Amino acid sequence: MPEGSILDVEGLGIRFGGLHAVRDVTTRLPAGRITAIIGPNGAGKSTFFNLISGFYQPTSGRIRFQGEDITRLKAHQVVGRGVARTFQTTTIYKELSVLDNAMIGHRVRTRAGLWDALLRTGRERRDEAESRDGAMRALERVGLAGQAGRPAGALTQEGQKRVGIAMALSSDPRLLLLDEPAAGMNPEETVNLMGLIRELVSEGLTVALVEHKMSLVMGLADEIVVLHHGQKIAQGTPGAVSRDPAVIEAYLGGHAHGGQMGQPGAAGAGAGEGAHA
Ligand SMILES: Nc1ncnc2c1ncn2[C@@H]1O[C@H](COP(=O)(O)OP(=O)(O)OP(=O)(O)O)[C@@H](O)[C@H]1O
Repeated sequence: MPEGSILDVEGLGIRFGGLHAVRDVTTRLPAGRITAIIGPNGAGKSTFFNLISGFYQPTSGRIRFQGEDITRLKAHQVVGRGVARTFQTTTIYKELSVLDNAMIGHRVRTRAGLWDALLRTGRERRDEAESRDGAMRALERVGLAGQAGRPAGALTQEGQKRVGIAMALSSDPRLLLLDEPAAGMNPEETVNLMGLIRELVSEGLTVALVEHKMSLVMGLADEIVVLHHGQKIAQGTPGAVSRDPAVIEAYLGGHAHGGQMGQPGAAGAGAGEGAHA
């Protein structure tokens, strides 16, 4: 394993029938850093996350997390090793309390299944105290401990995003995968979210995120991996990647969301980048 990396991916690929959604991707995520996975629509970003988190089984390649081969592990086993994720669409239970959401996050991601969690089976009850502790710690980390008793649906859009992040954090991961965390957020909320992500990383977490909002990517990422047609076409600092001719070509040719690479440091300034909640 190269020094300083938490996740090492080698020749990773998956086919859906004739479509090679991810193809021969070799990359590493530096520990304690923020890596953004970007690329035009359909580039394979979500599929890449699904492979890393065990939701999909690759048809080729290898994934190592902290030196251990996790290629063939199932999603809940990957969570157990210390990799958690959020989803593109917020999957919180609006009628339940913020704490209940975080607790469900803990149980669904570790031992009991969704039905155990919702129906409160015996096994689920035994796990309750442990889940409550894990959930409260996660809520503290995202700044929601004071709102634990409120229905999640009563929170702002930003608050609800934080609940989603707390659900992932409740399993106490080393690597957090965020799938479009800023989707649907206004510029102010986006800046707040960036602050939260920075804070989590300063506490020792490693973050990888898929995001279309270039202001967030350029203002936050230490490193960027660019996918195009399932293949990695570039990896480097935001500055280097935004000057890379292959990347510019992929974005201009592909006409992805927003179309072009932003400027480093333009955090939260992106006009037209989801300025509606
Ligand atoms: N389960 C699946 N079965 C068949 N095809 C799939 C499946 N999942 C993804 N694909 C296809 O794989 C390709 C990559 O999709 P993916 O969602 O990973 O792209 P993406 O970069 O995340 O796109 P976007 O930015 O639009 O979210 C697409 O052509 C998609 O239709």
